[in-house]
Amino acid sequence: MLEANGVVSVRGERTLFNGLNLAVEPGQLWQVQGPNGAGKSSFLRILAGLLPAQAGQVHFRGQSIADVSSQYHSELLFIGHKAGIKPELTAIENLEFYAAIQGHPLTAPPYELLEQLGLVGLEDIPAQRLSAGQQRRIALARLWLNSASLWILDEPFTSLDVSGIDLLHQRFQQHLASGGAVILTSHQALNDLPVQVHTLALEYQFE
Ligand SMILES: Nc1ncnc2c1ncn2[C@@H]1O[C@H](COP(=O)(O)OP(=O)(O)OP(=O)(O)O)[C@@H](O)[C@H]1O
Repeated sequence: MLEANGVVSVRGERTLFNGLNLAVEPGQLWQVQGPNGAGKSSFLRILAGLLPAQAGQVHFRGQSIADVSSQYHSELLFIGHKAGIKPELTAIENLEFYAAIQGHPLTAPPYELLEQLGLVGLEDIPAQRLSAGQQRRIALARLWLNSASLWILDEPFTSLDVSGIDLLHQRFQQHLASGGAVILTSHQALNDLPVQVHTLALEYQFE
């Protein structure tokens, strides 16, 4: 589904990685690991076409992501490590916003999803007044409002409690079972995930 070959990234004076390869098949979950500053977020952004690489290629279904940019972005869901929510909007308004920008406006308030996300009773409060974990739950609602086949998620578990982590695990399992793929970073071990976790380890390069 997604293939990266010989990817090189230089940021500032430092070469973060020099020739990274990755091949992601449908139904697979990949965890990009490594210490702070190793370049995990940079690599995810390169895979998502949001950051240029200094060398190397990224192909989606056999075609360069630069050549099929609009098809790629319709099949890709990227959620960065910042929550990516609109702070002045309520949970419902954020969900309506996500659905609308994906071209599938909601026809009724998404109460069922809010309940699943544990946000019932909080739906009318501006997101900026919710806790970090509640804000993360709003951001992750996109995983239910989207039909993208490839999910690239930077630290999706940050701030989530045990039930939030469990909810995310279940969602990953459904997505993979339907032929989707997930690439994520996480500083936590993913031992409890009920699917096989493939890993790509980055090391901190000093030069
Ligand atoms: N916008 C930027 N301009 C220049 N350098 C940057 C920029 N963003 C990040 N870097 C540098 O790139 C390096 C890798 O950062 P990156 O965020 O990819 O690492 P990471 O492995 O995701 O780290 P963490 O685990 O702390 O989130 C860091 O040394 C950082 O200073």
